[in-house]
Amino acid sequence: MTTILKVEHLEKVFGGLTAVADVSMQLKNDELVALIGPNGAGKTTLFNLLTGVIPPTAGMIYFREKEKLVSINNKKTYQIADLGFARTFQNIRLFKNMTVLDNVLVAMTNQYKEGFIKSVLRFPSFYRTEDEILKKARDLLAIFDLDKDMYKLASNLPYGVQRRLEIVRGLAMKPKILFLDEPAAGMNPEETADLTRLIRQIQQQFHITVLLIEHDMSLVMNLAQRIYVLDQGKLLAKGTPSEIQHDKSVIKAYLGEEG
Ligand SMILES: Nc1ncnc2c1ncn2[C@@H]1O[C@H](COP(=O)(O)OP(=O)(O)OP(=O)(O)O)[C@@H](O)[C@H]1O
Repeated sequence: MTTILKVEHLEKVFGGLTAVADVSMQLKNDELVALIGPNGAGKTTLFNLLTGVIPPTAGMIYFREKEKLVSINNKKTYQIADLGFARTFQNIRLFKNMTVLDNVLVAMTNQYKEGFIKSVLRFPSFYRTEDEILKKARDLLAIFDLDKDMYKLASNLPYGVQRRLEIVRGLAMKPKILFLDEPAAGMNPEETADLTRLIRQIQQQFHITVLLIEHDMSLVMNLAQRIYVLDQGKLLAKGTPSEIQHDKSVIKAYLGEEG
């Protein structure tokens, strides 16, 4: 499998605090990988580094563009998004006063910049594109069982449904790599099981690489093909779910005692 994202000796220092220390990792095409670790381990900071929200103090981040891995260290978030990165956030960041459908349409407009200009100039072909956009948005919403809520305001959806909408919005950007920051946070076991099934389905259907931060271990162990474990900013372990479940250093970091 081809490497899509490569991280070498990544470090982030905030003032005197090292939030991410010497982290190296690689993600392959179509992989579903989890990033776990105790509170404050540096997971969200690592996501912010990988998606260009904050610059690293040291280290390199490479992303595959055609045949080559190229550095994305100095790219801006919108340039990184254009390369095929999409993410969700720990705190939901929907446009709460827009409808479900409009939230998805806004995320899709990036791919249709030309369409937007044509819409201003009213070229006939715009209308074809507009239909096409609407159909794609509806199809995506249907996968997540959200088509019936299409015209509701995002703010009127239950919490678990808002989280699903966030993922749809990420997918609407047609990403090559999708970062999910605690997708199951605040969900009940039934919603979590549904979400697990959905994430697996979209990853296979859309052929994207998924990196997810999650505290819900049943989701992680059921879903991830590989797991990276962070502790105090450092990579503590990496491996398959069963390797990680039996790793003494991981058990110790989580339970605070020898396993
Ligand atoms: N902007 C910032 N300025 C200063 N310190 C920060 C900043 N962002 C994060 N930190 C610190 O970096 C460390 C790692 O935080 P981070 O949020 O990345 O951990 P996390 O693994 O995502 O935790 P959680 O599971 O609780 O979300 C923490 O000690 C945190 O206080």
